[in-house]
Amino acid sequence: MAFALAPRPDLDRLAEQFAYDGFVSVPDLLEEECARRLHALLRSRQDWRQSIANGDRIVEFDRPTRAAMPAETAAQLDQAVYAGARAGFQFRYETIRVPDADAEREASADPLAAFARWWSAPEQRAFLARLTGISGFDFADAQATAYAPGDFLTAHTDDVDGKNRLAAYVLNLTPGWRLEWGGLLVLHPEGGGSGEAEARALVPQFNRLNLFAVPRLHSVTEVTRAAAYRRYAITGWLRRY
Ligand SMILES: O=C(O)CCC(=O)C(=O)O
Ligand SMILES: [Fe+2]
Repeated sequence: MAFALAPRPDLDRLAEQFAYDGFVSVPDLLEEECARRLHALLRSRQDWRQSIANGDRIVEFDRPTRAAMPAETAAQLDQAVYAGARAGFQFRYETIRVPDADAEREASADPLAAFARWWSAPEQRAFLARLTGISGFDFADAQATAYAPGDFLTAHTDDVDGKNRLAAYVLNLTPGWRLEWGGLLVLHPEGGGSGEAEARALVPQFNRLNLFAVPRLHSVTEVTRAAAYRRYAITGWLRRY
């Protein structure tokens, strides 16, 4: 699969916004055909793993495991997921991971690994550096994510010891997303608590890149039962080795 950025006459304005706000939302990131092929790829994949926080750890279920799960067990798991979200940190979504090391990406037959290589290549790094004013990163890590109805991610800052994350990116890949379907990337107010009255919500529009400096408190709101499709994205961080 070949990848290409769409022309970017608005680059200066977008860079100004990032400099001012610490985040920017970039419409039509890739050439249309390229974004469509990535979307088709994500829809066709069967190797998604549902990922759920369990205290300090993560539990994961592949699709066959979930399909074989007795209804009562699945209902208990749902209860535990929402109980965890009531006051603490919790998430549930599906993921396909991509290796960090370039040699492993190159050896992989997965087009997502090819995307991560392309996204981390010098031309794209130069584009991201211009957009963000952040130039000290060495590569972009990557995973595909899929949020189905009921999936969400509660507030967190993306700042994890040892990961050297400078900025977070989310390339949204579901065509025709309605704001009412949820799955909004919410940037929480600085200083943070739930007592704040205003927040910034970014709609996961097709082929739109959301990018923000780490650390920043943010969350993904629950995808509602009205959503006609999963909320697909490729997401990760611009990192130093
Ligand atoms: O999917 C998004 O919009 C954000 C995801 C996110 O915050 C994360 O995976 O850490
Ligand atoms: Fe995050």
